[in-house]
Amino acid sequence: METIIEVQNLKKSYRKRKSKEYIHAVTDVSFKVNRGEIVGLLGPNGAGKTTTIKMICGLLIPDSGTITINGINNQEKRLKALRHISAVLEGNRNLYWRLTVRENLEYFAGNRGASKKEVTRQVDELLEKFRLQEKASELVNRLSRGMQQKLAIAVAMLADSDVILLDEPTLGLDVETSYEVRDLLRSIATDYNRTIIISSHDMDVIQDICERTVIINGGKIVTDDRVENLLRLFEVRAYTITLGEQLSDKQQKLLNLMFPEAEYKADTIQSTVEVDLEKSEAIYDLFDIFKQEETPVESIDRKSINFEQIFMKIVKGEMDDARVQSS
Ligand SMILES: Nc1ncnc2c1ncn2[C@@H]1O[C@H](COP(=O)(O)OP(=O)(O)OP(=O)(O)O)[C@@H](O)[C@H]1O
Repeated sequence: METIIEVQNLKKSYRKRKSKEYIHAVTDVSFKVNRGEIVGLLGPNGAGKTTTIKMICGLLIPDSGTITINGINNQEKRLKALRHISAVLEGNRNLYWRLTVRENLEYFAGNRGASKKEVTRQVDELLEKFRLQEKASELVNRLSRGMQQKLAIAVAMLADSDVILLDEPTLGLDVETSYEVRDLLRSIATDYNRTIIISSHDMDVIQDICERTVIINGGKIVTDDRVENLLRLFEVRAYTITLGEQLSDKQQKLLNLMFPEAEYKADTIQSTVEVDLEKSEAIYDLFDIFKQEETPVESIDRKSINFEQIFMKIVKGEMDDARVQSS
């Protein structure tokens, strides 16, 4: 796999206003991103995400550490390195508000020295891909937030850069447009082999489109792993088992002995056992208790965990516990 971005030991502090004290926004951040990957850069408020993104796209100079983009050090050859990056940050700063959708696209396509014919071809292709044809003659400041966001991403595509950095790409978008933007981002990575780095608080979007997440907390990386690995690592082994009868005293004692944390609730007709298993295989021991007196099992419900809950656990420092439990 080809590494397109390598960030090593980044550090950045801000001086507090009217004070000699410093805020250590980024204390030690290192990670790599491969070509064609979609990576989520996550963290709670104030974790250091924006500072990291701004250093990568050259808007801030790190106090120390290195950033290499497509093999080029962005401090030594800044302009050359930055040619490989486009950023869509909050406020859609890469658009001209008083120009129309088509004029914006033509301006950015023309910027790269393409012929008039080629500019028209590219603009038409993007208008179609981003479903903006009907709005082609509309001024940007008249567009909805979702349309502006789509146009900002289309403009970032035009720069032909290898990496697109996006800060909260789906913030404030309605559900339909959010799904449309997600599809576009997936297609940009898969069909055009571009690399995408997304910073977002929307864990649903992250779980949906990112292959990997880098989680920052307090200026440091706390996790760098594939989304599927994190989902597996934090997989919940909590079950609610509904039984067609009550358990006998003997079964209840056994349940208490073998699964002291299990909660047994009896009803006149049914009963339920709620249990959080350390190892999924333990479910067989549990079923042996029911089998002893042929207690009918009516349903087994497994609690699920979503990426948002996993993110909260990681930020609270439960990553190591999860690793120990799963090993
Ligand atoms: N220009 C600045 N001057 C002083 N402190 C700053 C500046 N920019 C950011 N900070 C501080 O640096 C720390 C990291 O901020 P940063 O914006 O990078 O976090 P973030 O992870 O992007 O947060 P959020 O999710 O809230 O956008 C915070 O404590 C923030 O208050």
